[in-house]
Amino acid sequence: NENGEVDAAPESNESEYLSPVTVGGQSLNLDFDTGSADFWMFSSSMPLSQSQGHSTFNASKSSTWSVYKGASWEISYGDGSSASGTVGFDTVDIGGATVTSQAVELATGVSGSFTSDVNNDGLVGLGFSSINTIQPQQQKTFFENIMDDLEQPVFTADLEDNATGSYNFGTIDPSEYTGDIHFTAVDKSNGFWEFASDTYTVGGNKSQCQTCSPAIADTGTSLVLVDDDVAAAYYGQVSSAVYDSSQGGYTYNCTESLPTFGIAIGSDYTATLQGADITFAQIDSQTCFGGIQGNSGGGIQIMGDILLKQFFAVFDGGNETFGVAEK
Ligand SMILES: Cc1cc(CN)n(C)n1
Repeated sequence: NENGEVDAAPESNESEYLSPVTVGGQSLNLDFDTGSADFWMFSSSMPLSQSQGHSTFNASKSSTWSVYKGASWEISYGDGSSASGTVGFDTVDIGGATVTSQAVELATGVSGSFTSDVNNDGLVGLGFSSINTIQPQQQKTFFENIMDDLEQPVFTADLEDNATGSYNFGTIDPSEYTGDIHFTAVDKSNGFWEFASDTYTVGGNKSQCQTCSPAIADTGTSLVLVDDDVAAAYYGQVSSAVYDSSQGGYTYNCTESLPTFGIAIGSDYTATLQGADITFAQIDSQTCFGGIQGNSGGGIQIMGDILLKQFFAVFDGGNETFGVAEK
């Protein structure tokens, strides 16, 4: 089998997790993103003004590289960042799991936030290829390419709080979690690991949703973005909380103890966050920015790293399910 395991190292501000990937013999640190389906890297054919400080992939130095003639890609993400470029195929090795002809996208241009995030050399999309942006023909993700060669058609994410976690392809390591894994069915029709989430709790009190947007498990998003009525209900229980449009979200006094927040993972399990695990950033001597924010009516609820790092997450491509376990 082709199983593989790599570290997932948190960026300084825990805004993302980076993992080492070898492409055509060249190693880069990439952000594994279950919320998109493009595998792209900073490349030597970018203006230096955009790639300064990054590791870049140099296709001319890879003996296994082949160009996908005439192909291109262009992607924009929920945070307003974007990238675009050209396409080829190469051997990709993630912790020993190897795909010999993975569609690899080379950036010729990226938006400012990618340039300034010097630790991030690109993304490994682990969503479904129906949202891959390569033209004229969409290409499969690394996981879709390797799934049938794995011991089990799964990958797991053990993201940690202020510590290095891991991604594992092909096995569910019992040492990485406790108790049961609570699975729910995934609807992949929008290209995401998407599932129903119709109830939530604040301070242990359960409420039925009003908007009830489906949720996605998104390792590439830092925050938990819930329907606006849910965010308002949560921060309504935080006495110093205000919606600060200059910060783009709810802020509160860092000394305030926050209530727990729970979100349904399908119909049988509520993933509960402790109040102490909900703050995303301190923005001045007294003010904190919440890790739970509204989705501005976006129509999906995004379960990002603030939640995922408190659990062991299983992405099952065989059963098309998503599961979480405590750890
Ligand atoms: C670069 C990037 C990836 C994601 C999540 N899919 N976001 C919000 N930004």
